[in-house]
Formats: sequence, structure tokens, C-alpha cells
Amino acid sequence: MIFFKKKGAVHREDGSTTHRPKEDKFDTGLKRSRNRFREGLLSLVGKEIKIDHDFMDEIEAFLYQSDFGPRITESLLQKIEESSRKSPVTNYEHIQDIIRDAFRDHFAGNDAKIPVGNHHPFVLLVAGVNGSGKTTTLGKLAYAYAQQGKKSLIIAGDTYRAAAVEQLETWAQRAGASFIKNPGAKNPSGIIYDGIQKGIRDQSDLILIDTAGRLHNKAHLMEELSKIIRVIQKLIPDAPHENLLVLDGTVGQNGLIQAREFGKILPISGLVVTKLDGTAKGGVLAAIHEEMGVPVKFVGLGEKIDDLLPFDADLYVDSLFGNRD
Ligand SMILES: Nc1nc2c(ncn2[C@@H]2O[C@H](COP(=O)(O)OP(=O)(O)OP(=O)(O)O)[C@@H](O)[C@H]2O)c(=O)[nH]1
Repeated sequence: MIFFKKKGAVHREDGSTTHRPKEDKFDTGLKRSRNRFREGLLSLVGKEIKIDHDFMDEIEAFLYQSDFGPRITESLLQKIEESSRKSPVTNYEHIQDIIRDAFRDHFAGNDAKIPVGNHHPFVLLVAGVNGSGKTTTLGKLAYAYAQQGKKSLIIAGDTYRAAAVEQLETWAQRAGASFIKNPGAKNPSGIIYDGIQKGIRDQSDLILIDTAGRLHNKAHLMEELSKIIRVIQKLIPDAPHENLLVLDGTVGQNGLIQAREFGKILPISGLVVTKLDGTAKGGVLAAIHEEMGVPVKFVGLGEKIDDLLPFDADLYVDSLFGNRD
């Protein structure tokens, strides 16, 4: 019997605790986006509306303002037009269905799996601008893998910001992960080399590497990231096995510019989009995905340690458009 239900966990009379289901986390995290979508769409189309030129203009503006991205927007407009040929009158539910189906189709091939069991240790590198949520993501990842019984080592590869190293150390402790740092070092190569050696020696399942988010200029950042890769490959030639780009979901179209720049510097294998709970434009995920052409692997839906979730397109779409209501 359920005793009480509070913030993320269900506590039972027998003292056991189960964690909040994923559906709840997606629903809670995407509440602002869901409400905005619903209000915006309802203001355009209620019980019945004729699909005419004015309506098409308004719906086009709504889709662009929602940051859905050009591909989804174009396909949505086409589908709405097609539907108007069959029946010139539509309603909220019908338009909502069209939008939801287009999102589902968009993410159909998105493979969020990270095959950590394929390598030992599995080396995962995290990049992104400062403030995007890199540190938090690393801590949450180490925690999530610890829950699966995996042992992680976090390497503080952003040696330029002492506060960032400290913050990362705190996250590592909370996640029960090992940690290695050398704050103030001129460049991160030494600590990364030592860290990889330690990970191999300690038989870590995962080595998670933080990198600097902003250096003097792009050439400098590129030089540093390629040096990091070279150092890693001296010890593990086929690593890193995953290069994740962390993007702040609240920055909208700016996130696309950042993503593009990082994509030129590093072979990005997957995306982590954070702070989706803090935006009303959760549809931006589709635009980011479209721009980068790599899978969304994780989404950040809150600040707590278990608020980073593997991206699940069905749960995401259902939460964004209120399917479970
Ligand atoms: N609401 C919310 N906040 C988040 C999420 N992810 C990260 N944050 C917050 O965003 C802020 C920045 O996160 P950090 O992890 O410090 O970002 P960073 O990229 O490592 O930045 P530096 O430490 O400056 O290098 C922190 O206050 C986090 O708590 C999320 O999914 N939801």
C-alpha cells in the first residue's frame, strides 16, 4: 500500500521507496512547454475553424514562434493543407494530432542508447559552453550509472576555472564517483593522461571527462580539444567512445549557433539538452536535433541528481502535447 507520495519518490508503509516513474518526470519537466503549446493552439483553433489563408498564416507564425524548426514546420503546414482538401473545417484535437504525429516521425530513428558495456573502460567526453549544464550533467550521469552498479571516474578537464572544479568534485561525491583534478594547470593534458591511467588501473567501468567551455578563441578551443583527444588515444586508441555536446535548452536559437560551432571542432556523437523544465519552448529539441543530425541521448528536466533522463521520444512527445492528461 502506498503511504505517501512526495517529490520524486513513493514511500511505502513497509519502509520501501520507489522512485518516481519516468513518465512523471517528463510530465513535470515539460509542464511549461505543454501549457504554452496548449494555450497558443487553443487561441488559434477551438472547437471548429475553417482552414483558410488567414488561418494558415496564423498557424505558420505559431509554429515558428514555438521554435519547432523549419523541417517540422514545413511538413506540418503541408499536412494541414492536405487535411483541408479533405475537410475545410478543423478543430483543436485534429491539429494537435497532426503536430504530435510529425514530432513522432521526426524522432523515429533517434537512438539514445550508449553502449557502455562495449568498452572497458568506456570513455565519455562532455563538451559545451560554460553554463550549459556540463558539470551537472557529468554528476547526474555518474549517479545514473552508479544506480546500474557501474563505477565511474570523473576527470576535471576544465582546469581554468577553480570554482567549476570544486563544483564538479561535489557532484562526484554525491554520485559516489572517483574524481581526479589538477586545478590551475596550464592545460588539461596532464590530468587527462593521469586520469585515464587511473581509470584503467582502478578498473573503472566509465571515465567521464569534463572539458573547458570557453577559451580565448575558437582556434585555441579547437587546439585544446584535439590535444585532449590525442592524449586519450595514447592510452586507449579507440576512445573517446562517446562525445556528448551539452546544450542549454532555454537559449532557443542561440543553442543552434553553439551546436554548429562545436560540431566543427569535435565529432559530436550525441546531444544532451538541459534545463528543458525552464523553458516553454520544449519543441526546440526537434530544431536542435534537425540541425545537428546526431541523436539526442539525454534530457535535463530539473536540478536534482536524478533529473537527467535518457531521451525517450515517445515519453517526450506525450508529455509535450499532453497525451496522458
Ligand atoms: N532547472 C534546471 N537547471 C539545470 C539543469 N541542468 C543544469 N542546471 C543548472 O544550470 C546551472 C549551470 O549548470 P552547470 O552544470 O554548472 O553548468 P556548466 O556548463 O558546467 O558551467 P560552468 O560550471 O560554468 O562550466 C546550474 O545552476 C544547474 O543547477 C536542468 O536540467 N534543469
